[in-house]
Amino acid sequence: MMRVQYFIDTANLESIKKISDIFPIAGVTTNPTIIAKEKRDFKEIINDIFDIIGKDKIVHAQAVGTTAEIIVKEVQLLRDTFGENFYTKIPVTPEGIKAMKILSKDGHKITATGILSPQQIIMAAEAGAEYMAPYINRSDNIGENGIEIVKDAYKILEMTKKTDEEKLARYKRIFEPKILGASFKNVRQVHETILAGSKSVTAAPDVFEKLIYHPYTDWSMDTFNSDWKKVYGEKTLLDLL
Ligand SMILES: O=C[C@H](O)COP(=O)(O)O
Repeated sequence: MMRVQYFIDTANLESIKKISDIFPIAGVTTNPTIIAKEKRDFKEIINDIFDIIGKDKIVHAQAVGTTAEIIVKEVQLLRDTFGENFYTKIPVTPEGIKAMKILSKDGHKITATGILSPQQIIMAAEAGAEYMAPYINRSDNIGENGIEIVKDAYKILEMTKKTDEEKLARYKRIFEPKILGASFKNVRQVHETILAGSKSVTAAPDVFEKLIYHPYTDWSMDTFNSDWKKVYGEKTLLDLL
């Protein structure tokens, strides 16, 4: 059964510790800006993230080459360095799509990034990307509609589903292509993106922590706690059962 995968969009170790301790995360996503903010060795950052979240979780980081030739070499090196649960983000530029097409024939794990249109999602999926990351807020910011990108692309992905045999023949492995909603500034964008068909989302720590926030939840728990204390003091059920 498919579940919603929540990723944290940061390379800040304190934030990753805090959020992964509480929430059922699928992993961490980064981009070159996020990595550069840490001003530390790239390999150490990725290893530190895996140490915190566990090697069974996923980490995404971006290739920085601008030609297919360099991107292909970066991805091969990244897989050798970080193993099976590392996904390389590759931009949906012509050189990026070319690199995806070459790499997916060899079973590489790819996340297409920099997406601002439905066709970029479909093309990346055909080229063998497993995750496709549309930038919802960046789209909304220029008067377009990030959620519509997800809706349209999801519909086409559903229409063009491949059998396991076709996937094995084309990509050397079986996986479900997933829209990875990214670039969020508020909870509504995250929610609508999932509703539109995105089976995975990545949110920066500030938005991530707000996903379950509601003032009436806090108010309700405060009321329960104070009513309980009036009768039972500091006792918990551990003292009463
Ligand atoms: O890698 C993509 C990021 O999720 C973009 O997010 P941002 O628009 O908040 O920088």
